[in-house]
Amino acid sequence: MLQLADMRLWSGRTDSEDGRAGERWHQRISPLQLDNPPGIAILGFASDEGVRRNKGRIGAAKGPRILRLAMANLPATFDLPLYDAGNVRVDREDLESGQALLGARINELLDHGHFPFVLGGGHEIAYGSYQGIARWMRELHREKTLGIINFDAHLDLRIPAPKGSSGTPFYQIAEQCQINGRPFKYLCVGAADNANTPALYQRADELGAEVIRDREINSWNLEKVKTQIREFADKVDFIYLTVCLDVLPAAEMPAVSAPSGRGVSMALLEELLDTVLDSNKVCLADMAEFNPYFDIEDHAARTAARLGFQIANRAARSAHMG
Ligand SMILES: N=CN[C@@H](CCC(=O)O)C(=O)O
Ligand SMILES: [Mn+2]
Ligand SMILES: [Mn+2]
Repeated sequence: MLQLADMRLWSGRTDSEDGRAGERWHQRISPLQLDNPPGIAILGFASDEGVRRNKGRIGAAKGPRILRLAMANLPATFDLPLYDAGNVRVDREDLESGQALLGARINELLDHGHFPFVLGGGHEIAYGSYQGIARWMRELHREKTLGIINFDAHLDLRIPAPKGSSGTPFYQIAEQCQINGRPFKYLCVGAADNANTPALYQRADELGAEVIRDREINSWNLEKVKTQIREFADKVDFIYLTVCLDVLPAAEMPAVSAPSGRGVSMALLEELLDTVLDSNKVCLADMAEFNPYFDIEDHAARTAARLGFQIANRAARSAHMG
């Protein structure tokens, strides 16, 4: 079901002596009305069902709430309006209806010129995000192509068995692309060899996916990785950016279902995210798998909030938002 924005989550420190330049997100954000001027629209996807079906550690349904609390105190550094578009909640294990509703809500946001920033929930969020983007492109950008860039330790190309989960979204998207005669353009950045079986790498190959492994991502090799990302971005018109927080090392991001033994550290991830966002082609970003039950004194929530800060700031500056 669709839940209205709970504006009580947006509270924090106020430095009124510093005027507008001292404001924070909780002072700027307002509940979204669709016909408001275009802005960044934060939308939650409260779902445990994908991770449950994928035999993981549940708790990501609380992600949207805790991430909002963590982002409330971020400095307001851009002028674009900031909105809370509420949550889509998955009820009674009916993930498919929840993903369809998420897609419909995202489609509305895109139609009205907003930049949706969607907070999971498990990575099953991606199949909902995609549905919203695909409908928007079908209706308004029929000739354009979409590229998906997924920062993730996992390929998430599992075959639904029998139903979709947090491990299947990009396979489900590939299936939809095939049904609709659209190209499947997918780049996974940060894949870990100890977290993906040969069957999954083979599927990535068969589907024409591009994969950059975590081991390739080092400070001395960053330019090469950035070039590969830019080359991928150059080939598409729009980019769907999705961040599975388990791409970070477990020490930086323990609050996920499947923490990473190696991961891509925050310092490098930030650089690569900027590379994607600087393309000015990102039409939606989401952040998946945050599970507050496994956080340690809110450290991971702060790390996720910092990523949210980066994504919102870059998106606000992009040409796409006029
Ligand atoms: N979203 C992805 N999840 C991983 C989970 C791995 C695990 O639980 O160990 C996957 O399916 O590969
Ligand atoms: Mn993952
Ligand atoms: Mn994932």
